Amino acid sequence: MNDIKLHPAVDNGVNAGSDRFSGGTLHCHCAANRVEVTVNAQCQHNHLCGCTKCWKPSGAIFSQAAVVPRDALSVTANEDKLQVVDPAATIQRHACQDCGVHMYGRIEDTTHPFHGLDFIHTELSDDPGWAAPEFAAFTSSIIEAGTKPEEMDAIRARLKALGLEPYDCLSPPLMDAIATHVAKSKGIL
Ligand SMILES: N[C@@H](CCC(=O)N[C@@H](CS)C(=O)NCC(=O)O)C(=O)O
Ligand SMILES: [Zn+2]
Ligand SMILES: [Zn+2]
Repeated sequence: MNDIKLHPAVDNGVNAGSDRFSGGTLHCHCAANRVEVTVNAQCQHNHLCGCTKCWKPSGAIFSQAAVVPRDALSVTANEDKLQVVDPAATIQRHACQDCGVHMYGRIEDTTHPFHGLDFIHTELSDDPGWAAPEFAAFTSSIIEAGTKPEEMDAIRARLKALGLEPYDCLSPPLMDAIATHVAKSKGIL
C-alpha cells in the first residue's frame, strides 16, 4: 500500500475500461432525490486534474475528469437541483445545490477547441467499464489548494508509478489539438 492518496479511483491501482462499454448513469451524492445524468457513450481522455475548479470527492487531492460528446449526455432526474458554479468560467460546471457534486461541465463558447464535449466524473457512476484515466493534468495546481510544494516530488513519483504521467497543463496530444484548432481558426494551418 502506498500512503499517498491521490483519488479513490486510482489509489488501489488503475482499472482498465471495457472496449464494449457504451455509457451509463451518473448520480450525485444526495441520499434522496438524486440528480441523474445519462451518458450514451464511452468517455474519452479520462485523466486526473489537479486544478482548484474541478470537483473532487472528499479527501482526494485530484479530480478525475473525462469528456463525452454533449449530445450523448442528458439530465434524466432532478435537473431542477442543478446550478452553474461559476457562470464566468469557460467550463460551466453544473453542480447539485444540495450535495455540491458537479454533474457535468459544458463549454458554451462555440469557438473553443473543446466545444461539443462535456466533462464528467466517471466515479459518479456504478456502471463498470468507463475508460481509465490516462494522465494527470494541472499537477502543480494542487499547491493552490494546500498541498505543500515539498510533497510534489513524491506525488509526481506516485503518479508515474501508476502510469499516470504528470503534466502541469494538459497532455501533449491535447495541447497539440488546442494549438491546431487555434492555428486553423487563424488560417495559419
Ligand atoms: N491553476 C488554476 C488552473 C485552472 C484551470 O485552468 N483549469 C483548467 C483545467 S479544468 C481549465 O481548463 N479550466 C477552465 C475552466 O475552469 O473553466 C487553478 O488551479 O485554479
Ligand atoms: Zn445532490
Ligand atoms: Zn480541472
